[in-house]
Amino acid sequence: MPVPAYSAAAVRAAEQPLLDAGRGESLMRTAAAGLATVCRRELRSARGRITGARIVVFAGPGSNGGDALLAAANLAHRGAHVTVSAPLGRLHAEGRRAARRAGALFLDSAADVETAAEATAAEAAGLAAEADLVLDGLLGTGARPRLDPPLSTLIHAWQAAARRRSVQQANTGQRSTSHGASQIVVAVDVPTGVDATTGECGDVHVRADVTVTFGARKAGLHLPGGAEVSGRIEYVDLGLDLHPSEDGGPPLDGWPSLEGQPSRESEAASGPEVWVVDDVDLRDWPRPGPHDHKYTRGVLGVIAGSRQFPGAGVLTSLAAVHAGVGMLRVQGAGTVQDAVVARAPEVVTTPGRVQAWTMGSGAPEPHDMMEFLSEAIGTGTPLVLDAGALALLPALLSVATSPLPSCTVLTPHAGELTELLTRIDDEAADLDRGDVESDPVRWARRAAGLTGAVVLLKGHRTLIAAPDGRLWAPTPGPPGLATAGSGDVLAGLVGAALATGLRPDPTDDPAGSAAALAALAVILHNRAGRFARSASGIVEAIAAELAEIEHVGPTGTGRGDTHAR
Ligand SMILES: NC(=O)C1=CN([C@@H]2O[C@H](COP(=O)(O)OP(=O)(O)OC[C@H]3O[C@@H](n4cnc5c(N)ncnc54)[C@H](O)[C@@H]3O)[C@@H](O)[C@H]2O)[C@@H](O)CC1
Ligand SMILES: [K+]
Repeated sequence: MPVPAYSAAAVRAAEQPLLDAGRGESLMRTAAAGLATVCRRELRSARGRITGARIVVFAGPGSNGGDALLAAANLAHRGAHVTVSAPLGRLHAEGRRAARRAGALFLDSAADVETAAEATAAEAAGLAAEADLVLDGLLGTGARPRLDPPLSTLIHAWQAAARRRSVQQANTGQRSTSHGASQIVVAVDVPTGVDATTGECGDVHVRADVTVTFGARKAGLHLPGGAEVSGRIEYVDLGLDLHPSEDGGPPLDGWPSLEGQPSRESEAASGPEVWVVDDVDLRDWPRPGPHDHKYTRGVLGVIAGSRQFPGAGVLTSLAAVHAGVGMLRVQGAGTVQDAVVARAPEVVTTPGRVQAWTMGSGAPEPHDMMEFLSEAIGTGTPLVLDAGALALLPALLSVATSPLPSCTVLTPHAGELTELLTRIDDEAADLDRGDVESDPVRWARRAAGLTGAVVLLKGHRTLIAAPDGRLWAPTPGPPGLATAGSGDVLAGLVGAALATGLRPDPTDDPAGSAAALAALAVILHNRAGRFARSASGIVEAIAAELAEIEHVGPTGTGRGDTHAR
């Protein structure tokens, strides 16, 4: 089952009762012990042992610094050489004591003269560039958005020194770390400079190899921006009471109503929360039960491809067949129907009932889609609208008497989403593709709010937004997916997932169910694309991936929880 990731505000609210009960210190000890476990594991795998490892700790004034210092004390007790840099001077008292007792060295951080502070930053940066492991405990969930000097200066100087080091190493073949490999950067809870809720990265921010996050996964670590700089996520459970709803959707309490754009204030209060969907979740891919027959298993209708370009229709259709629909009906151009039936004789071309439609991939003629589209909207049949069908959407929305079925999934890439928004959103008349690419969460949520459909925004890190603002973040796929026809395959998979996976009775949360199924389709697409060199290759790999996934266990999923020892 997908795992929930929360806003910083939600995590703080869940921590509060425990802090009020005087359990703050024990929470921090558990967090720090988990952090130390991860650091030891990293050091052992890089250099075989902890003794003699050079560790630089960047410690901020709050509990994030406290976690880092307690973990550093643990490492120092095991023979690591720990140096602490505290650019803001103030430090968590217990953390400082523990690190001192364990023999950590503290750089002079109380300098109140600007030049002295700069000299300290330069010294810390130089040491950090040569350390085996750097612990970023500057700021965590208590961070204000912008980094100013001395934090920005320090991070900037360290990263510049580390870059110089690696150029030097490339030229001389000499390694500066004691183990000869590159240094390991471990972020405490969240990389400093990354917004724990939205994933937004400031101009200066830490780039981690591993982020050890406590109590709850932070949404920003899984969203575009933060996800790119957090490295591997390790999770340390603190027993916080956060309640995702029973049916697999994140909690809706306090979520902004997304009639159009959420206000910045309400977004800040609740923040986007995310369901993280991983390879292991493919075990939830809909499969037939013992009493299913072809109609109850799920019939998908496809209108894709055109007389000039039948290939897209073939890819969309075959993807659905390989993903295991009860039956596939292909409508639209006869050329496409013939081409599909030639490859998959089980496909039917007669009109009839379907449980879901996929339309629009490969630019089918609008008139081939229009009639079925209007009928589906009238009957509330789940829809997957891709490429050519997205282009019809503004006209359709302006004349439709019923809203889009709540299980509708739109599958635009950034360009198509821009085009759609400029046509349906008065405030987005000047939107360009770059705007969407730089803030995909905002614009995917905006389009979902305006259309009432789930929006699956395709990209390196595909993102899914429900009309109420909830997000699903499937782990990203291989770069090889960027190939002609790959989107046609995905549209077929999303359609197959809706046709076979949506319960026929109305659920409490149809959009959430559709979004979760769409996320599984993204994961299946990613996995099938691992070794494929073309869209046809992706299609061919689908059935084998589904067969293999039954054997995928919880290991290797990136979800292993770290237990404090
Ligand atoms: N609260 C809890 O129950 C637990 C919290 N834990 C840790 O505590 C962290 C949160 O601790 P805090 O609330 O103390 O917050 P932080 O440690 O994130 O930082 C707060 C401090 O940094 C300063 N600050 C914030 N933004 C700044 C900026 N942009 N520039 C300069 N200074 C800035 C603030 O004035 C404040 O002094 C979590 O990220 C996690 O690491 C863990 O110890 C586990 C338990
Ligand atoms: K941090």
